[in-house]
Amino acid sequence: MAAYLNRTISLMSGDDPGIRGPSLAVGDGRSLRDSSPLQIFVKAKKKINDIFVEIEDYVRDAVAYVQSLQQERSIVKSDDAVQVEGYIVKVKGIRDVLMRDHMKVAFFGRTSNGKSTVINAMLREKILPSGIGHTTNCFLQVEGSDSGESYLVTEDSTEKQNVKSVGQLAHALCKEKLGESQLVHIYWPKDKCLLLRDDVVFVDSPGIDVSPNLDEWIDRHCLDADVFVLVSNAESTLMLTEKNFFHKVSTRLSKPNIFILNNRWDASASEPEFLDEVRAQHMERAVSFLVKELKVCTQKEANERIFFVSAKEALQARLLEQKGQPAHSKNKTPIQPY
Ligand SMILES: Nc1nc2c(ncn2[C@@H]2O[C@H](COP(=O)(O)OP(=O)(O)OP(=O)(O)O)[C@@H](O)[C@H]2O)c(=O)[nH]1
Repeated sequence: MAAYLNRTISLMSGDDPGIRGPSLAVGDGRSLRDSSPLQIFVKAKKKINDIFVEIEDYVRDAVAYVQSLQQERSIVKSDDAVQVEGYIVKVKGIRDVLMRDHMKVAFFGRTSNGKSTVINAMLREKILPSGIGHTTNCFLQVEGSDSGESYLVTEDSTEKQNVKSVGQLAHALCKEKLGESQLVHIYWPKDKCLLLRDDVVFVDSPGIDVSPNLDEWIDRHCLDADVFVLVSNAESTLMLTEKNFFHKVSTRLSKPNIFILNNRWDASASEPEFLDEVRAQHMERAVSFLVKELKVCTQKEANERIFFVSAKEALQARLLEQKGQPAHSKNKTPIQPY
């Protein structure tokens, strides 16, 4: 099962160990980085931004024209002129979001569902604090560092701190911990993870069941997220707290991109007689949540956005790989995602 789960996280992350390494090139001489689907996203975003630069110019021209009509000939009412002026701010707001050349992927879910472990598995290293109980106490944003340095920076200081201090700053059990809405930026060498090289930025969050400040979280950390990952616990089922959080998000954002990871799927190995039924139940509920409740995607899209993983097994396998040890037995037969 570890083999399959490791592979699933690789496929989701585009971080297949088989294609790692800076020197690899695709057939026509382009580098893998250029051919990555994530780079297509970055380029598409740049193009859309160029279009909005033009739109901003047109809006400014239109505003100047409307103002002249209002002042010189009183054809336009002042309320209408103010409304047209407001479009400058709106277009600027969209441009500010599009200016970012990275893809922000935010992970949410209940405490201990495995959010930090999922991100660690994608990073191939245990960077974010994880463990039983309520662990992550603030928002942690992991992004690639071009210089190859690894360090972290808190919101109220420019001082570069050792990444290891995240264990004190962000752990709910530590005295020095930061406030739960605060953000820590962790910079990690791009050459250690393909996703970071492709300008993906991961955001880990405290459990959505431990904070009363969900509205503040959404305002501060969600409005500019490109992708949301709901990390749910496959040992139970989707909970109302998780659903309510995403209902809130989708009232603020139009059709957010939501993926669902049914984590802890390794637990199903101990009850193989119900494996297919449980998977079908999770699948049906998750699809219904995305398609019928949130109305954020079609049934076909939903089927492609729901995964069954074991972040713990994937992380362990990758840590073994780093040490040059075999991650799993070659005899194991991979199973289908759902
Ligand atoms: N069996 C199993 N345990 C897991 C899996 N993923 C995470 N865990 C364990 O679950 C515990 C909680 O994992 P975390 O990654 O800290 O969970 P979290 O959602 O980030 O928790 P908070 O930071 O408290 O919100 C840890 O002991 C992990 O080792 C998994 O796929 N299978």
